[in-house]
Amino acid sequence: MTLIEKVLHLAPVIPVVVIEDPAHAVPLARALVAGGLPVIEVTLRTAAALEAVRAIADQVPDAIVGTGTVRRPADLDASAKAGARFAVSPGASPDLVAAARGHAVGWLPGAATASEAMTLAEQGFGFQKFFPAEAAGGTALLRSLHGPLPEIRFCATGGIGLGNAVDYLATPNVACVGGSWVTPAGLMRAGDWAGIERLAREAAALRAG
Ligand SMILES: O=C(O)C(=O)C[C@H](O)[C@H](O)COP(=O)(O)O
Repeated sequence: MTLIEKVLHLAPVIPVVVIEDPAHAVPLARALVAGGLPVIEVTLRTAAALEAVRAIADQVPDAIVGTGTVRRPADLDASAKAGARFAVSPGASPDLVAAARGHAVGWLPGAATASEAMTLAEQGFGFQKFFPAEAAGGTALLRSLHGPLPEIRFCATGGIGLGNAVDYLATPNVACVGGSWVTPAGLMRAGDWAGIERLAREAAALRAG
């Protein structure tokens, strides 16, 4: 089993987090792990992101931390250097595909169409992020892809929340879903880690439901 395959099956939900204050990283990761969501994607959208990844990798051993919004090969290198185990992209590009082969971090490329999914699978990336899930066609599109491309597995992300996550998780080619709903900006700013732990627990229980 590849690292990406393992990561995608550890929990039903991968929280996609935006960290503005590096001091938030460790308490946030502890809350997510305590709530049952050990896989955490820190988006490279803020100046604090890589420092946050480093802090989580060093101080929260039960978390499996990765980066998100990975757009260029240098992001993969920076992710590995910060201690990320995996890296997630909204799409894919020839440069990223070349750089990701044999890279220290596992790469989860994004796809939203049959052609994108087939091209990535041909290049050896059979686990993909289906993004932007709701805007691209949601579970109906995923079910349509499952017919001709049954071996490709997705982490669906984009527009998913507590209300529709179960529908995605019940779709045969969905390994897990990702989303920002578990770590809302308001709770992050307030440092409400207990509130985030509650949201994580609710999300972690989804597969059963
Ligand atoms: O940053 C990336 O790498 C992305 O591709 C986008 C994120 O995964 C989505 O922005 C999360 O989607 P929401 O849960 O709808 O907020």
